[in-house]
Amino acid sequence: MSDKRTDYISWDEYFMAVARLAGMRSKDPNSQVGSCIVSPDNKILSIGYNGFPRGCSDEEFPWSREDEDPLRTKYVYVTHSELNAILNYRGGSLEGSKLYVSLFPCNECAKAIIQAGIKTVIYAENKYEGTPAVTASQMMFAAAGVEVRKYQATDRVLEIKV
Ligand SMILES: Nc1ccn([C@H]2C[C@H](O)[C@@H](COP(=O)(O)O)O2)c(=O)n1
Ligand SMILES: [Zn+2]
Repeated sequence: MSDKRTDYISWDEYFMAVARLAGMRSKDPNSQVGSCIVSPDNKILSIGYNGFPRGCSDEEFPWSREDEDPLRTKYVYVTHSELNAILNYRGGSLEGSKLYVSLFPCNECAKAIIQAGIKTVIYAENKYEGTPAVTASQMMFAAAGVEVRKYQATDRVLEIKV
């Protein structure tokens, strides 16, 4: 009889946990988002989280959500986790890959996801559902044949001593 462990984490739990772990690197005080891009045969290809571009200091650029001057908000500067994961990839093609992301992609990331050839998006939350950015993403994913599914959270709590 095999002594194999049976309580090991599933692929979905593994990749969403990696995406969430990446999100913990984000300096955004409001939303920490993480992404993990995976090959069809379940190899991690790239990881990303939301943050300012290289050379744009986390200390100097603003993290505010609102200001009368848009240049004093984070929105015009921050690179989203999905785009960072796509841009961080140093291999050949992402064609046919899967994206695990902790927050539903916006319309700008949806364009990049589609153009990169990512075929499946697995998201954990959709707190901005109903906004034009999310609705546009849903329309583009449907038109481009990108499969989108919500991650089915389990009761498992992962604890990692670091
Ligand atoms: N799918 C997404 C959506 C948003 N982000 C980033 C962009 C911002 O840093 C933050 C959203 O900020 P909020 O409006 O919630 O204060 O999350 C992303 O990386 N991926
Ligand atoms: Zn985005």
